[in-house]
Amino acid sequence: MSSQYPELKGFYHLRETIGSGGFAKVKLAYHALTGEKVAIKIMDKRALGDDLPRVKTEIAAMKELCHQHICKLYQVLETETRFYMVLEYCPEGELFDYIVSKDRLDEAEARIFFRQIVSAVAYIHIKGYAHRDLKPENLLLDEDQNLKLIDFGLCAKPKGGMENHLFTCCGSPAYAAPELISGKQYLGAEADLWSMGVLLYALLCGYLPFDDEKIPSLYRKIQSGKYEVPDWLTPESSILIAQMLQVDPKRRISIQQLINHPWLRKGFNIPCEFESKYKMTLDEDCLTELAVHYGQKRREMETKVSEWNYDYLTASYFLLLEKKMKGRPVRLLQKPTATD
Ligand SMILES: O=C(Nc1ccc2c(c1)CCNCC2)c1ccc(-c2cn[nH]c2)cc1OCc1ccccc1
Repeated sequence: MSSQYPELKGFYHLRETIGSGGFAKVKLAYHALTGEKVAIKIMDKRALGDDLPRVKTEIAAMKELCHQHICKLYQVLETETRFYMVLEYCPEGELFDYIVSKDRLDEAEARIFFRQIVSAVAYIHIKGYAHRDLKPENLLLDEDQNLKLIDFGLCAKPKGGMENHLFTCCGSPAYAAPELISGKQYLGAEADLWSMGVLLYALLCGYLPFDDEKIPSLYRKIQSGKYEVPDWLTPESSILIAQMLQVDPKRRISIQQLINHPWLRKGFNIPCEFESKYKMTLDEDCLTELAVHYGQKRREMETKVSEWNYDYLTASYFLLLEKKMKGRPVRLLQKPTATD
């Protein structure tokens, strides 16, 4: 099998394919040095065609985004025919399938998920990004049922910050803001807030607020801003959804107001914390373990890791840190593992 992917041999032990979409195949793998599970997204450059810039956008964005509710990029490998992205393992699949399996979520469970979504979106907005394709299919669940935001292929980092307007109409129609589909100039952050309103509605109702198989009538429904409010929605939930599904982006709730919103604080009494749990300083134990393994001085290892080349060393550092955060021993496997 690994003869098909020679660049991975000795570094990752490939296992089954866990998903294959349009231009990407996702395979389960083990990182050889730590034994940690990862997902490897394999893209054929020829098949990508004019989607190639999308992959470059995604890689550039994910290198800058390091957050507990954003799927972590560990390593990027590029050959003349392929891109490989080594990504955080999310074995519980898509939030979309989870909602479908439960029909719809009760307010308490929806609140837990929505706080994680707000945390991730607030973080990327502060970093100057707009996701622009927020939907349940782009939210994966890890082994602890925590949400991980994926697919930054359509994200924007407007020059000179988030105040600058965007033009490209993109993302999934049912989640797209009125100003985005009207071809007008729009602010990415404001369009993301609308999509989050559609997302919250989908969590609590199990179906979409605006839906139609014909795009033009779907667009008319979105631009009308009128949607059905089922009787199981509490007044508080309906109020929050209404504040997000404001057709006029200037009247729409902002991410700052959302973080402190009473609906989100209910039962938590603390605002959504959106800071990344990842420290900016390097972890001593991980650096020492790597230095010993590679027979380098700790200072040299610290300098090397700090280059963040998103090579095998970057992956090994992050996955060692992952082990530490999960309370597993901060140890690298010395000899090739039995799973070879
Ligand atoms: O780890 C990922 N997926 C994943 C891993 C293990 C398992 C499953 C799923 C569910 C199917 N049963 C086997 C267990 C996984 C991680 C990151 C990304 C990813 C990050 N940016 N882009 C893609 C995609 C991933 O998957 C795609 C997928 C496959 C089947 C359904 C749902 C999702």
